[in-house]
Amino acid sequence: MQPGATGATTVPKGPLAWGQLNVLHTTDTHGWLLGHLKQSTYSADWGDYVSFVKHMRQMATNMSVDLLLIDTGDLHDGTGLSDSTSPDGLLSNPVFENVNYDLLTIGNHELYVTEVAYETFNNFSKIYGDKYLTSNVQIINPSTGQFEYIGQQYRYFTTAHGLRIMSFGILYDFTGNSNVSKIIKAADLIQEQWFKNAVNFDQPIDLFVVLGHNPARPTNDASTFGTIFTAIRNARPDIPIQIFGGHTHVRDFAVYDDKTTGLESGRYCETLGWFSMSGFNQSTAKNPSNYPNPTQPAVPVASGIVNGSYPMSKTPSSLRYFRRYLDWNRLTFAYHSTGSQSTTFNTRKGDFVTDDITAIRQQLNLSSLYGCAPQTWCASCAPFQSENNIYSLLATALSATVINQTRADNARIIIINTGSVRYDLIEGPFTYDDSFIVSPFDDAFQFIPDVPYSEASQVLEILNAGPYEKRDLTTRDFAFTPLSGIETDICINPPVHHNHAIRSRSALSGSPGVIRRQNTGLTPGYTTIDDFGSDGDDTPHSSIPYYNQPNDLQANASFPTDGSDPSIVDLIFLDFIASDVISALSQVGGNYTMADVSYYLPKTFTTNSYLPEYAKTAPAWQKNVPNCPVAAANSTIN
Ligand SMILES: O=c1ccn([C@@H]2O[C@H](COP(=O)(O)O)[C@@H](O)[C@H]2O)c(=O)[nH]1
Repeated sequence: MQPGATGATTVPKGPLAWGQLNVLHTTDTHGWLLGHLKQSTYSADWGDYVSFVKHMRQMATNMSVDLLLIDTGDLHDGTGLSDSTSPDGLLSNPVFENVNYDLLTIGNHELYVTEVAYETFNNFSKIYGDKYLTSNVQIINPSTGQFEYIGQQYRYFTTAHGLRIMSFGILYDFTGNSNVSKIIKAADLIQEQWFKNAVNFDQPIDLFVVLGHNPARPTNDASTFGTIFTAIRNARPDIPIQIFGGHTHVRDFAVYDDKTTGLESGRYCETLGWFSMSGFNQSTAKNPSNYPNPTQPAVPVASGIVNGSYPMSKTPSSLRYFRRYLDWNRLTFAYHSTGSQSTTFNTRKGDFVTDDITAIRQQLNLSSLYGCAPQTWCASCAPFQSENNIYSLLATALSATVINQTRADNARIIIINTGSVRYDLIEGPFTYDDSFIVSPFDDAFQFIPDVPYSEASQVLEILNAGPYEKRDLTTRDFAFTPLSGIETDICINPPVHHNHAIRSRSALSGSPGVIRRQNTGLTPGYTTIDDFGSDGDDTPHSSIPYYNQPNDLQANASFPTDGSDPSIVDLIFLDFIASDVISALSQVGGNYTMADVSYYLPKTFTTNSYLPEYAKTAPAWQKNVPNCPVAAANSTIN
């Protein structure tokens, strides 16, 4: 755990079931290798995970069963550890690489920026070699000018205990990549001869493992797992297929047929997925004694998810499954391995990784303080632009800081995509690191000058009504109707309770949408419902309110003081959404092209800049700096 973090106090509900095949699954870590310094539930760091992995591997060996480690991508865009370097991941990827994964695959966040894509190709993919699977992702090799796979197309291997596995790594049909890479659509991939050959491999296959930065639930609009599953199932009617997904940042487990399930293990080092299965005939692996075994069959008809639209395996299944979503903290890790967090838990390598993260954080000056946030603002636990919703704060901050002094008196509209905001802002020290945690991207502010207000004022509504950009955390984007009919909780737990925080929260309690403890004795956190029911969360929690947020947020500034409308405005927007804004304008008669667009502020002023700028000047953020709680307040950025 990193200095300043606080350990969790709620123990898991019971032991994990081990099977013949067991998997630890991470996804969408987005740079959170330091753990969540302000949230005890997720306070383990990557060093703690390294120690945990060592113990779990030893337990698997002792039981003569297989344990695989799988990651499904998106290593950047979430914290200062990954995003304050150039390129992203320069120092955080080597930290990640301390875990010897068996299978990994690429995420869309490895492909937005050319330099990051090449860092992944030149370094990360080489570290993991034949375990890094990018079955449908290629990049131009600068030395040949030709496209080649970033990793391997497939991996066929035999586990320590005799399971013969054919594996693929498949990114969803992502289109926002920079022009050096190419994503082969799933529908095209399944027609490629190499893929057909691999599916019909001439060696025995006990299990297909299909991992992907790709929603595990096949009914999600973005998921291409249904296409891949159908292709494999049609060719191999009886071989089990196991899917590991990501991208939508949810805990989820979907049943495809009686020999196929898909696990998705959340995001941001909040969740560690555990999966086990038994019932393979061929494997020499035992069913572990002294541990509960997986007992649940995959029953697709009952789930209502597949609805007969996918092929089914032909013979009855003897397979049994188990899944759990573990909270990312040392108490959880120790509970499931050594039984104690005392000296037996930390391994030498784990300690080394923890110290390495601390050193990198110091080197990058991540705990430098901008201001003291007077309250917590959350991204989805409160209605849009309500008192405790982060977009209320951001609208104020945008108006106050996005100012080109030569045009300061011109009325302006500033539009950002809410997807540029990645996490809640927690009361207390607001550091350089926190600025990346809230908004890590290098997207900068462009504008079109002197747009008639009659046109500019309609852009927000058009953007929010249309399918322009995907926000990252709405059930609409997941195209997923929770089985209960109630939206599953995908919010975070409240921050660590320092005395200061407790005082402030009790003052807020009773306000609508504010995170507050329910009278259940449970701490707030994930309450997941998936195809196996509601027993997947390893530590039971009370749920946190969840509110959908629109695609985009608008702030206004320098409008006429008499309340009248301006006749023209500077229309300012992030370069990430420039083409969307232009096409929205065209719908209301605004005839603009990219030639009309220029940078409103220097390109170095990004989504990552405006909140720090605000924090450094807002009186409410500066007045408490001397007494701002938590040890992080050790220096000040000017
Ligand atoms: O430069 C960027 C890149 C991405 N975004 C936002 O992030 C989501 C994608 O994030 P996932 O974790 O893959 O869901 C994208 O839709 C944008 O909303 C951005 O703002 N700027």
